[in-house]
Amino acid sequence: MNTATEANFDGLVGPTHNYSGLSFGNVASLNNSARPSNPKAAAKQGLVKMKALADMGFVQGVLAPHERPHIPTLRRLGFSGSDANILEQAAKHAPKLLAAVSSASCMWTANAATVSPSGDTSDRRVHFTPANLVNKFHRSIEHETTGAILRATFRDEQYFAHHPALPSVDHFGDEGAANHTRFCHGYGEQGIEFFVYGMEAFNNNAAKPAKFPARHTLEASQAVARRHGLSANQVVYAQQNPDVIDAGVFHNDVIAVGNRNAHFYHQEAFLDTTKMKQDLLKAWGDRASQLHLIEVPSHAVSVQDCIQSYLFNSQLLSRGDDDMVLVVPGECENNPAVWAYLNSLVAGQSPINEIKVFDLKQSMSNGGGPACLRLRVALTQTEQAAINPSTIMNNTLFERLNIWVDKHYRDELHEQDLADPQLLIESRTALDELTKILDLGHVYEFQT
Ligand SMILES: NCCC[C@H](NC(=O)CCC(=O)O)C(=O)O
Repeated sequence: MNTATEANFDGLVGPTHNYSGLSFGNVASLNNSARPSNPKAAAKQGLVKMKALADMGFVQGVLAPHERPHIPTLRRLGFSGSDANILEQAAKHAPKLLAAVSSASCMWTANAATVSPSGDTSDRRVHFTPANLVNKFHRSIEHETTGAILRATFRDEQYFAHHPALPSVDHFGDEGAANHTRFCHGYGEQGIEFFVYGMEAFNNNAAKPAKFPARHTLEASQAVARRHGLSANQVVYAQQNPDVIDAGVFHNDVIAVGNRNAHFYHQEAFLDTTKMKQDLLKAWGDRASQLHLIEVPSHAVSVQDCIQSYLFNSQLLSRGDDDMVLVVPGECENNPAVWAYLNSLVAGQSPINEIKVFDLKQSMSNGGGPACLRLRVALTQTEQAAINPSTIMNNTLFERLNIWVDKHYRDELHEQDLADPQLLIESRTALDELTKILDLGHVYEFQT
């Protein structure tokens, strides 16, 4: 009997969650720039989703937010003096830089790393490569702390292998699991790792978007596959359609999602859909009829509707063989075309049998839906037993974290508040306490 399962590790929203319009190419981030945010509501919306999934019987973990504003980065960029002085100088001379080092963007843990389960890797360990997120400055400063938090969560080297991020240059632009899907029969068996990229770095003749950046390269995905010891016949690469990147699909998980034997994607998601299907079916092998390729046509749901509703930024979760539930954001219910499509989907023959809707507006307003907020880690039972148990969601942790949020978080934050030295103190106090709740040890620079 195969007892492996898929755990979801959600990013807990940090105390400095705000809207600064930092992500060129991400429509929601640009549209909501300068709006006040509500960090307390944001954290609680995320916790409600985590708790609901834990209650449904899924293994649900929590990844801690990062230290923000990130004073060490400001020091590296030439600001000096006391922390309060640095904040004041940065606010005065480089306000956008202060916003960048204050972003709570690490909440979107689909971008934290690429994870290869032990069923796929040559040394039979679970491999993690934190994403360098080099395309956006505010995200490029995440990978070191992400690595420390992943090591504090998946500690045992007998089961877990941690790599550093790829070189931080555009050629190896890596956005992690937002562009990575795994197809498999059971989670513990060898699966197919499906890497989606936006451009080729070393081939100037290849297609690429014209307006918005392709954040992720083929070369980055190939490097991750090599490091994780994946066998070539179990890896499939596909290029994103450059036109949808230009329309605002900055990660593939805005237009496709997959789980086990189901690939749910939009007709326009890929540059060459026929090849994508052929390659997946070839890698899948002799049980090809069991692979569900659920293609959503443009006449039913337009690319614009995908971007507005985040239909595909959903969590496709297995309750049993050929029985899946789709976790979508509230915006899907409010979009008539999308909602009609979803209702016909669950009524039809696909393995997707139920839709669950969550209010994640605070994160959605920065372009992050249910799928952005989670990192999937398929684990055998032995590996599951080796995770840091304090990071696993249950009634007690849910209560503790809600009390913790109430104690430390503000319910309104404007861009000018980022210069408030009190916010830095509040944030550090909160995180110091959190490392004790989650038993992480010291993972932040201010703790050393
Ligand atoms: N996977 C979802 C990621 C969303 C994230 N948004 C942001 O960073 C917006 C932050 C701001 O604009 O304040 C991004 O674009 O990488």
